[in-house]
Amino acid sequence: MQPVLKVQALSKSFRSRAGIFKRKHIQVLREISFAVGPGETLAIIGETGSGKSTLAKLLAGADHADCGQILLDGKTIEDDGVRQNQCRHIRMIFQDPTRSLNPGITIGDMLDDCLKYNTGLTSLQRNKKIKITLSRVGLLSEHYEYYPHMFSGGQLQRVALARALILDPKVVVLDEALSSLDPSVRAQTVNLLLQLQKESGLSFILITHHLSLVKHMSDQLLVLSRGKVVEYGNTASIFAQPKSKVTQRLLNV
Ligand SMILES: Nc1ncnc2c1ncn2[C@@H]1O[C@H](COP(=O)(O)OP(=O)(O)OP(=O)(O)O)[C@@H](O)[C@H]1O
Repeated sequence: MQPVLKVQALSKSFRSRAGIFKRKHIQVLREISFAVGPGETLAIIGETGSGKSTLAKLLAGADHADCGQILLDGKTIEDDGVRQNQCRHIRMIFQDPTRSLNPGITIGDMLDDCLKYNTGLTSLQRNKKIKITLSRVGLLSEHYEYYPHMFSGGQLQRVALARALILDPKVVVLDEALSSLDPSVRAQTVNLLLQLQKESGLSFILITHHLSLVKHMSDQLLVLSRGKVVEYGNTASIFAQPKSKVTQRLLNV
C-alpha cells in the first residue's frame, strides 16, 4: 500500500541572535523520515523543545524545511524547501483554536472564505458543503451565523476541525489539539476523530503529551529527541518494549 504521506530526510535550522553582531545556528530537525498510510494515525512524542511543533508546521506548509522531501500520494510537494501549492491536502489544528480564528467573522463566513480561495465552487455549492461539514463535526446549521466567542472550548475545537475538513484533506496534523479540553469533551472529540477516520480514510499526525491518547489513537509512534528520530515503529510494540532510553523515560518504564 502506497503511503499517503512520506517524509524523507527533512531537516530544519533557525538562526537566532547570540550577541550584537553574532548569529547562532540552531539545528532543530535532523533528517526526519517516516511514512503514514491512508486511514492511519502516526503519533509523535518527545521532550519539550525536541522539534515536534516545528515538524508539524513544515508538514502543513506553514514553514519550509532547509532540505529533504515531503511526498503526498507519491508526488513530491516539497523538495529542499520549495513547496508546491498542495497545502489544502495537509491541514493543521492547534491547541488553542481561539488564536487561529478571527473573532470578527462568523463561522459560516470563515468556512466560505476557505472555499472561495481554494475551490471553484458556486455560492450554492459552497453553502451546501459548509452545512455538510458542520454536521460532520457535530455542529448545527445555525452555527453558520455564530461568532467564535459564542462557542464553548469543545465546540471551538469542532469549528477548527470543520475548517480543516472543509477542503477534504488527506492528512490532518493535530498539534496538542486535544490537550486543553476537559476529559469528557476530549473523549467525545477523540471518538469524533476516529469516526471521521473510519468514514473517509483520513490520516492523522497526532502530536501530544497524553500517552493514553497515543495508545488509544495511533497505529505508529515516532519518538523525537533533540530533533532526531530515536524510535519509530508500531505503537503497541514500542509501548510493550521501548528500546531507546528517551522512549523509556517518556513512557515511564
Ligand atoms: N522561529 C524560531 N526561531 C528560533 N528557534 C526556534 C523557532 N521555532 C522554534 N525554535 C526552537 O526550536 C526548538 C524546537 O521547538 P518546537 O516548538 O518545535 O519544540 P516542541 O517539541 O514542539 O516543544 P513543546 O513540547 O514544548 O511544544 C526549540 O529549541 C525552539 O526554541
